[in-house]
Amino acid sequence: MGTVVDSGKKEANGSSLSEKKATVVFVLGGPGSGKGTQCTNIVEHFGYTHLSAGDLLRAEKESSSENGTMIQNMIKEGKIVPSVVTIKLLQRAMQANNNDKFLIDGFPRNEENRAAFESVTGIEPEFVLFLDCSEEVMERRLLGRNQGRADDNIDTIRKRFKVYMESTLPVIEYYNSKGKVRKIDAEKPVEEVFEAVKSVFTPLHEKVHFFGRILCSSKTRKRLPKSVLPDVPKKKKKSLSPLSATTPQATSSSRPDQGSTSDPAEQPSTSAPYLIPISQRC
Ligand SMILES: Nc1ncnc2c1ncn2[C@@H]1O[C@H](COP(=O)(O)OP(=O)(O)O)[C@@H](O)[C@H]1O
Ligand SMILES: Nc1ccn([C@H]2C[C@H](O)[C@@H](COP(=O)(O)OP(=O)(O)O)O2)c(=O)n1
Repeated sequence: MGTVVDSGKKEANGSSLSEKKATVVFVLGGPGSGKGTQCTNIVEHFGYTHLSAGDLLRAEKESSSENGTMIQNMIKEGKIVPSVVTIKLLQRAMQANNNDKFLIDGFPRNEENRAAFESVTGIEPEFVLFLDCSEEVMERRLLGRNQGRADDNIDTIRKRFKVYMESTLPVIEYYNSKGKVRKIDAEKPVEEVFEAVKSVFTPLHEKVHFFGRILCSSKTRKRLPKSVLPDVPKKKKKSLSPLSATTPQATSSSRPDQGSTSDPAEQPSTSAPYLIPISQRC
């Protein structure tokens, strides 16, 4: 787990990504919106492996005689490196890692990235975490980032903003039209942004003890044998789906353990469809 840069250089272990059945979340937003910062928090909290396309490209620039100069020039001009290079790095990093949950940060950056990744790996993202932030705030953050990056100067920053508006926003729009975008207000302080991020990820991963039972997410529920699941009216199932809501608020308020004053232990099983007895733990 953790940020994978070096593992991108390791030999692939031979298993294809579709065989690995990887869960992928794309993390998008403008330069300086806080993608890397939030990914670090998500890794700690939810056990994902963080793959930053920018970090992988910067590492490749240092080590590759074949593509080094090209990558360096593209990054300095704020342009997007051809997919064939970036996807190879991402694929290698995923194959060399034992985890099956990946946060892919700063990718896909344009339509070419998106279509090529899908056709090469056969993977569609679980959802897209979109960190929404104004240029004014992003510019201020980038100029104060202080990581010695060649592209964090005002000329390149302006070029990166233009590329983001022209090439990356349409990709976010594409996923939005498929109901896959989880938009977060990224202008707030880091901790507040992460609270909103958590409420997007939690329903996908939660397994919470609740009145002597385990509260499972709808994803976990799908993997359970039918015999351990109580009958659930269709209407209830839908309202609890972690991916049905487009805002974190809507997701969390639909949870059965919040906002209810009645004792759930008193309720019939059909009113708490995701409560699985501990003896049948998932
Ligand atoms: N919510 C936030 N509020 C204030 N500063 C932030 C916030 N999120 C990130 N930063 C800072 O802004 C800069 C850019 O963040 P980073 O995570 O590197 O962005 P990105 O990966 O999107 O380019 C860093 O110096 C980081 O510490
Ligand atoms: N999918 C990608 C991601 C990044 N790049 C290049 C071009 C970007 O301007 C730089 C830096 O990207 P990175 O995601 O690290 O940083 P910012 O979001 O711009 O702050 O890397 C790319 O060519 N293709």
